[in-house]
Amino acid sequence: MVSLTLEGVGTRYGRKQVLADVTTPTITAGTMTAVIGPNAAGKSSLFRRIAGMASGPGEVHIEGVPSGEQALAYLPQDTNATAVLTVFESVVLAAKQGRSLKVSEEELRDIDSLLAALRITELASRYLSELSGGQRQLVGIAQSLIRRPHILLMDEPTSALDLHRQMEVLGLVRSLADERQMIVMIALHDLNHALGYCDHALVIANGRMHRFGSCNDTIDQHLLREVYRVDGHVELNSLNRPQVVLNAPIY
Ligand SMILES: Nc1ncnc2c1ncn2[C@@H]1O[C@H](COP(=O)(O)OP(=O)(O)OP(=O)(O)O)[C@@H](O)[C@H]1O
Repeated sequence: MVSLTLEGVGTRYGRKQVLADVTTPTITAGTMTAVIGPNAAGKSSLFRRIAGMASGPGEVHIEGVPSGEQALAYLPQDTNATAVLTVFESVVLAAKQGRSLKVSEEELRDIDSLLAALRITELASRYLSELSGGQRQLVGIAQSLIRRPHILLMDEPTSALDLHRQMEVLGLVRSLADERQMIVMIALHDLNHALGYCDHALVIANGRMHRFGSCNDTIDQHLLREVYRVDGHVELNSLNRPQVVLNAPIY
């Protein structure tokens, strides 16, 4: 089983340290962890550090990945697609990732079914440069999922999507996490998405880890007040699911 453990992890840009002291229990296969916290707290910096794209103190322990398989994929917040490629070509390239460019029938079928699951089949032959922001975000999600990583880092993957698409994509990622036993770490601003789809919450505030725990234990009125500076609470809605209700910002 694949696992991910962070031990005193921080991120540095040049000599400037923007994140410190992120320590988690062992995060196990098939779980989704919401990485939450205010703007500029350090969520993307944590992802960049885990993905090996930034340096910093501490240790990122990844265990149990069979050799030859993709350990990790990182879907950044801004996927500025400027390459002269169609949607389908860009997903093929993501799937191959520098390996032989021979594409098997099975790989083509995988790509077709992923595009269908994301409901972007009709975009397959369109150029990336012709897509809307939300459509580009869906293609980025396809590119990260087609690699079948054991650990997927998704930085605000639904920020450009409409409500229907947000639910559809988060539901798909949740079911793939379960089916493929993939570890998903997902930065989210909508705490109801964290409560609805994730197991754990890793709270980052002011460049440090504030808390790690189950979403239900972690997302409460104290978090809203102390970390987000908003007055609000969590209640069970008419569907018997926990839901954040916001009242007003605190100054
Ligand atoms: N390349 C960089 N060089 C220097 N500082 C950076 C760099 N990237 C980010 N920072 C700084 O690091 C801090 C954390 O930024 P980060 O992008 O990790 O925050 P975030 O929690 O993802 O924010 P948001 O919710 O707004 O996306 C910020 O103060 C930011 O200005």
